[in-house]
Amino acid sequence: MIKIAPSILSADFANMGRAVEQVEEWGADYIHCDVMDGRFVPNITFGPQMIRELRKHTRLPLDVHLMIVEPERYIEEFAGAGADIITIHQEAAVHLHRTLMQIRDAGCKCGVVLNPATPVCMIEDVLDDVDMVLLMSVNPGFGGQKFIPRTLEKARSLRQMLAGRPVDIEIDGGVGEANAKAVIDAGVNVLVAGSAVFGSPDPRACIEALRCSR
Ligand SMILES: O=C(CO)[C@@H](O)[C@H](O)COP(=O)(O)O
Ligand SMILES: [Fe+2]
Repeated sequence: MIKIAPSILSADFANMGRAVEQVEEWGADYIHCDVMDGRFVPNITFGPQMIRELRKHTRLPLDVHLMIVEPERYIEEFAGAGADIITIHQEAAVHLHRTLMQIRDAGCKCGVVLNPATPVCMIEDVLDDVDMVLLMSVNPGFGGQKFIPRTLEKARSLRQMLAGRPVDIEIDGGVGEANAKAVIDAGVNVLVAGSAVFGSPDPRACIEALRCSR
């Protein structure tokens, strides 16, 4: 099953409640929420309060991508605010396994994220302990960047490393109708798309096209 997770980084920040209602109406599977702290990445977005408010506007799973330093300090707050999936960067988590378990203990699905320059071998020892691996196909911090093709090889290697484990591979950055087939063929099953969906004249058709790109 291919899942589509529109990133609200490309939505109207002054109308976020309406934005997530629309994403649900358009037939998406998850709402991808990009949390940035101005330290791990050179941009600042929003925190747990936004997740709490969005929770009131949608029943779709909230897929919370934490681009923050010391993510262990905020896990319970995001879980309590209504996050369903919390992903943390390998590069930001000093005690990666502990923080993944902290996410599960807080009642959420857990995932680990890799920057474009981080090889998949860095997470070999936590593959039994995650629900999802998120491969960044751009350097994190901003929407609307160009897809880094090397990510496709990373996805193929990761799918092999997973050896049948029921772990989702999500990809994030520069994904659109032009590369969705290649991404899915490489073993990815959750596609994040921000500018492609929100910039489309027909977001519903865009989501369906992404899902059926196989
Ligand atoms: O995490 C990030 C950026 O750091 C993403 O989730 C972007 O929001 C994706 O945007 P597009 O590349 O699809 O426009
Ligand atoms: Fe993201």
